[in-house]
Amino acid sequence: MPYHPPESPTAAKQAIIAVGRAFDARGWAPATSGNYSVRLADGRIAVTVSGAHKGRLDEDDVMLLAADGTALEAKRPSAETALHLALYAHSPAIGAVLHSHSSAAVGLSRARRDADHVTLAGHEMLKALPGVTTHAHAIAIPIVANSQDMAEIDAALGGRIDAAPAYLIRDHGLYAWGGDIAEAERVTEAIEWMIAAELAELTFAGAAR
Ligand SMILES: CSC[C@@H](O)[C@@H](O)C(=O)COP(=O)(O)O
Ligand SMILES: [Zn+2]
Repeated sequence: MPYHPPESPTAAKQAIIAVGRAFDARGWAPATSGNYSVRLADGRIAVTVSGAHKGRLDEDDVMLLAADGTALEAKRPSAETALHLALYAHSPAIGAVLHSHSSAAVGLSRARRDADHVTLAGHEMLKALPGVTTHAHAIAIPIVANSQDMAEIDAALGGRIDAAPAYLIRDHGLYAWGGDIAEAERVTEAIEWMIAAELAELTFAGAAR
């Protein structure tokens, strides 16, 4: 994974604001859903505050945390900050974490109600993922049950975050990451696209029955 930390807190906040606009334009941040973070070179983390509309963020809507999650600004961080921190703690190579709320991700997780993962195989789009060089490849995206308790979600993942650069929370949305925010955005775009394609295939197969 490329690790290009932002040069300053301001650069991190601006990059997050731009991602929020892009995700909102794609329908991946309806209402106040989604949250985004970036790790700075000194280990601090810039994360969206809780409850802001992610398509209309300004710098006040992104705050700094210490590496251990302690708030460095008098604001309320995302309610899902613990999921971001767990990913950063898991790997020093992770530099950005993005959480999208597409209807396709939620729809596929509900259609696969009893599965603990969804396999993405054979898609040309897999080559957008770090280290993948051919469509003849498969990744298993973990699916975990939703909870308002972030520790429960993390426990359900059970360390399965090396299986793919993303996981699904059923009925909720997608978490994806990368070495920097550009890579995390590319991973999100690629996986959201493959999820939409899988859902279209399921829908078509169902209609054809
Ligand atoms: C419709 S709000 C969705 C939230 O409950 C949550 O899942 C979310 O993604 C945003 O929470 P936030 O605390 O703003 O980071
Ligand atoms: Zn969410």
